[in-house]
Amino acid sequence: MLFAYMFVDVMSPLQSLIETQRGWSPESFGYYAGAEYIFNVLGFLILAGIILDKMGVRFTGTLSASLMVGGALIKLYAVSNMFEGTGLESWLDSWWTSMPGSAKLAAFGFMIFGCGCEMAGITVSKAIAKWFNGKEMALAMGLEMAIARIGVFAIFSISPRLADWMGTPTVVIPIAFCSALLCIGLLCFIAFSFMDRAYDAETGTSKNSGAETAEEEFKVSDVAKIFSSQLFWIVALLCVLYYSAIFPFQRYAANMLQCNLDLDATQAADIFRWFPIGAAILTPFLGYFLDRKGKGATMLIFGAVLMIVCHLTFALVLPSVPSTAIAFSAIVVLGISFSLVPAALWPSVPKIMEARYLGSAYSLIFWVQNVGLCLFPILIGQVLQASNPGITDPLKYNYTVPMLVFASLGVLALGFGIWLKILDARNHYGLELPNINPTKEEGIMTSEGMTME
Ligand SMILES: C[C@H](NC(=O)[C@@H](N)CCCCN)C(=O)O
Repeated sequence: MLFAYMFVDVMSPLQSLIETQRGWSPESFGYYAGAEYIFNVLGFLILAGIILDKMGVRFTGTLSASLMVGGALIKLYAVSNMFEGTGLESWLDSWWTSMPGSAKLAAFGFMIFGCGCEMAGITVSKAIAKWFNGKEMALAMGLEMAIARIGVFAIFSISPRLADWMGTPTVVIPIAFCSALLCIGLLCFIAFSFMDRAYDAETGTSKNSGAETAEEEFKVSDVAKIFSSQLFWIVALLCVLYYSAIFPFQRYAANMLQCNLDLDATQAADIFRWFPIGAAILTPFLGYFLDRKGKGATMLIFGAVLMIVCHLTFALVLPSVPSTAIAFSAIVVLGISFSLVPAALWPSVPKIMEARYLGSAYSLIFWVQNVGLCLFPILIGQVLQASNPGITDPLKYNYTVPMLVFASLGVLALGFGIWLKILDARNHYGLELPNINPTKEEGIMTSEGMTME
């Protein structure tokens, strides 16, 4: 997941460079960024859940890592000089002419990569659930997310520097570097598969390399049941609204800082990289806190409030007071928000969804979330373009309107967080309770939705 998250954001600090070098407009960049989720939204993620339940962690993990490598190589080819002047480029340039051929092919590669990345996300969750069954699940999930966030921190630091490495700036070197890392990631997963097989032999798990039991298997009838649950929709909508104001923002953040503070790509990325590193440091501690003290619903509300404050600062304060200190503080606070919500959200799902269809519930929440992650970068690209008529210099955009859109998503997410807390107080789902029973240290609410005695 470390290398996957690095690849996701390898282009984020290079928006202005790809615009200058390959003629990608903000709108094209938005379409490219949203492409990661298109196949997932069209149903691949639901299929991925079925494959995971039927074929197990080892097969699905290897397949997902291979998809990521394949998609990365297509994207690498699309931005490389080898693609320039080919028949494929001429053909791709000949239709939907506002989107360059290189952006179309890169977006296609990113679609394939996105299938692998999200499939890997649910596979890793299931693998953690299996390996940490009856142990500190929220802490383990927090650590996994922290490692992924370190990847984002690393790539925001490395990408602009790699781009400048050869003297003439190019996006090819950072993408080639991350593609090589994904190949190493595939080898790591293959190595994990051997460990997982040995673990099964040791623990006597028979089938599909997982703790899959008949009652955990994906059933089509469960989809209807999950979709008709009010709680599912509250959690899924909170998730999609919150994450749509985080991951799509991540794509534009470096350029937003460049435009407001008159920085180069490296300086902007150097400020922004503290957002994921703050989240990486705090998330495991919050997972530990949640395991022992609870307060999950309160953490969701508090996280949404912090996000609104930060996005409003970027929208309204930074353009009139272009201060690096203000930008840096808002970035750090956003990192705190991005620890609170994921640390509380994912371990809360087992408390409100039946254990029988928990795996499907996770995959369907990811699916709803992916709709937002797919549409919002496109919408933000369009809003940025529409709110900056006649601006051709990628360092002169005014980001007020796009940042207000992100802040509004936070307000809606806050509404769902409050609603969830009210329902929890009324119906006692246990969202505010610790996962570990204080009288029995070993009694942990697992992501399989059961309390292990
Ligand atoms: C665990 C969670 N991951 C997700 O929500 C993914 N569905 C989206 C990942 C986006 C990068 N491709 C998280 O990272 O908090």
